[in-house]
Amino acid sequence: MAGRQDELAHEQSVVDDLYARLDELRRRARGRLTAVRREGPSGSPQNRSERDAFATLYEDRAAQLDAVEDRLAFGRLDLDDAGVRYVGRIGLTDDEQRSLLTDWRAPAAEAFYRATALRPAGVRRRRHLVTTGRKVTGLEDELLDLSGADDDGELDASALSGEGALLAALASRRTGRMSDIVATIQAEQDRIIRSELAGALVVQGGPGTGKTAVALHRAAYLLYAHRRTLEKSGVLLVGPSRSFLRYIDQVLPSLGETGVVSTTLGDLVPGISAAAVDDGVAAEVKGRLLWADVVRRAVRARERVPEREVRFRLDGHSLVIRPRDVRDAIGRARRTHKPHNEARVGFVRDMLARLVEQYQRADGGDLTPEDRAIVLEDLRSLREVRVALNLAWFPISPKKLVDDLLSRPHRLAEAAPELTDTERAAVLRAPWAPWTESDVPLLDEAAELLGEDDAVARAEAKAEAAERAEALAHARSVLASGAAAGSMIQVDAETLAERFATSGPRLTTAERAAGDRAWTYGHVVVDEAQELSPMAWRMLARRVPTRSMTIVGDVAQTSSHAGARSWATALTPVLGDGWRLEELTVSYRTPAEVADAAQRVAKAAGLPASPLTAAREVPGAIVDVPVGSPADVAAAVASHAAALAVEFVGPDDAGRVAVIAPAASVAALRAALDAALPGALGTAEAERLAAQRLEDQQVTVLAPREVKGLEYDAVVLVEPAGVARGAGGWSDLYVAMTRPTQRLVVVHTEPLPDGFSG
Ligand SMILES: Nc1ncnc2c1ncn2[C@@H]1O[C@H](COP(=O)(O)OP(=O)(O)OP(=O)(O)O)[C@@H](O)[C@H]1O
Repeated sequence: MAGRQDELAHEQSVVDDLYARLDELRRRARGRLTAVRREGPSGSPQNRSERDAFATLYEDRAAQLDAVEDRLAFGRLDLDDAGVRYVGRIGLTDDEQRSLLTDWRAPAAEAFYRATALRPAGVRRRRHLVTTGRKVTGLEDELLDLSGADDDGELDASALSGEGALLAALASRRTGRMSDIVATIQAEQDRIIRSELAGALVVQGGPGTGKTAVALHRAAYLLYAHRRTLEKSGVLLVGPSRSFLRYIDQVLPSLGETGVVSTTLGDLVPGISAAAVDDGVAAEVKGRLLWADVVRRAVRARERVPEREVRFRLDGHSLVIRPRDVRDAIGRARRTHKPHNEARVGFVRDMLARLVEQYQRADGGDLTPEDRAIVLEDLRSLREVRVALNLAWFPISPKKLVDDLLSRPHRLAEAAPELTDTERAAVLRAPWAPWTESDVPLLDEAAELLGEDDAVARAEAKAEAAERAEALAHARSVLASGAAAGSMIQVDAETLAERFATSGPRLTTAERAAGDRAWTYGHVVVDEAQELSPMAWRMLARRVPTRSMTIVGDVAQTSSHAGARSWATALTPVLGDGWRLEELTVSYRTPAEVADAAQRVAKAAGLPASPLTAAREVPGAIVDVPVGSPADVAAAVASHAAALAVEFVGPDDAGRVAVIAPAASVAALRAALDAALPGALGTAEAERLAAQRLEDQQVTVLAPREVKGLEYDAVVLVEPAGVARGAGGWSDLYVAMTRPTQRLVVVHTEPLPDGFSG
């Protein structure tokens, strides 16, 4: 016992030293930041821009050091050569550059996650440090010598590493926010996290196998291991919904990484925010790859040879826009292979040149260059010419093009002849209806083919000119005041203005990337990737020309009609055979009883479910509540959910309970539960819960589609057969069943689906 106390005391002193070092580094980063800020906004533009750069650097460093407070150090490796290595959230060295703490992502930390008794990788003992705040509260040792062998001398290669720490993490109350798993990453997960950057890595795994956790830790790992490449190009993370992004948004900062752009598909294209979803048929039809052709044809339809000549007069001369000339000019403009709006500039120039020639012939002689310019301008501003050229080559924005395509039956029929009447009817919508998620890949396709709308470009050019004029005025005043003395004295106002204009606010890579539709990232991470349509894959692939991607999902959980049931079918059209598949098979979330029931239901329904073994048993994890009549369901749900709230929900914001029910009954169940909570929890606690924002609710009622990717301590699942009949079918039931970490209470009037009860 004393030995253990001594060990604890020793580790405490090591951990104390590490925190002391962290505090010291924080003090230094703050000190530098204050010093830079104290210098204020004066000085040459060069100095100012340098100072901004340093301020950003120190701010980032201070934020990073603040973020790693919790469980700064969590592991220790005792090596065969008697060396000792501590593993933690970041790397720390002393002033002589001696290593105090090894970053979990460094090669030297790999053995902490991978070493086994079979392959000890030079490690004698692996120790997990359990800490609460800055206090070491427990130690867990694994000896990686043959003591891991059982009576037959066999080694259990599938054993969990740091089992105590892992099980404690899995059983802890949920907070509505995902936390990092850096202290307890398992070997099968670590291999995926550290897999090479190149190519597309697909991680298939059943519910709760840590796909999201692995994807996020992989992003942090790649940013560490390939910082030079990825810092400039950025990493994009695509999640299924805004609430999901909120659920995971603390993980990367806690790993010291803040530079990842995270977005939903609906928000991926700057200037468009699509939260609405299409019904199943419309989503499926809009997701087909043939829209690449459809959108191309819709763009082509805006380049048209007129049927008749257009005659008009200028300065008494009769001039004519001939279909033949238009056809020629269209052909030439197309051969430039520029996007529609950009190629239009060449088309217009070509047509005007032809008209000037006509004018010249009619005028009976050569025009001076000045006269030519005047005639050109007159032609350009003539209404008949403008209308005729616009009809022949219409400048159009992506939004207008797609809106016209989806709201005008004749345009859709013309551009999408391969769709049936029923399919076209399914995607037709009212003009300027809100954008849906499945519209976004069409808009992106259109933006790609249209290029800049020159009206937009003009507005931007105007704004730029104004900015430049302002910068010039400022530069003149700087020169006049003599502030640009010394090294700047040779500089004229123009050059100085250029520097002011370009040194503006220093945007991070992530900020620049997020605002630029055409940005190409160094790596893209996609979660719940099984939901993506072929068009959505096309849109994402465009953003990562190297095809370096991490794609995580479960083809048994697909609820979108446009989504994938097989990775090969979904990915081959965009990635060819340039992707590799890894599988995760241990469910860390659900108790064994729940995982087994979900597996049986999925198999009976014919879903392509991956094998799933649960990491832990929780006795009595499934509670069956059959109810006699539908009229009694709401009362049964309310009383069970209220009892679970009493058991699991704490006033400290820990503990989450969800009722998951067919979409149509959500509102009524919410009302029943609201009425039951004060009786169960007391008025004050019920009021505290009622005041919580929707996304922070500790006790919540949701439809299956809203819980994808999320988890709760306890779930009341209402009418499983009804959930399976809903829009997302059996996949939705599979998802709903696998949300709880502790208890699944099933309230039903209909018989339970096949496989449910073994
Ligand atoms: N190695 C680990 N250590 C501690 N917790 C873990 C570990 N791996 C996974 N978990 C936990 O298991 C739970 C499920 O993980 P995650 O949400 O990443 O699974 P998933 O495969 O994405 O699930 P779903 O298919 O439902 O989206 C989370 O609470 C996660 O923190």
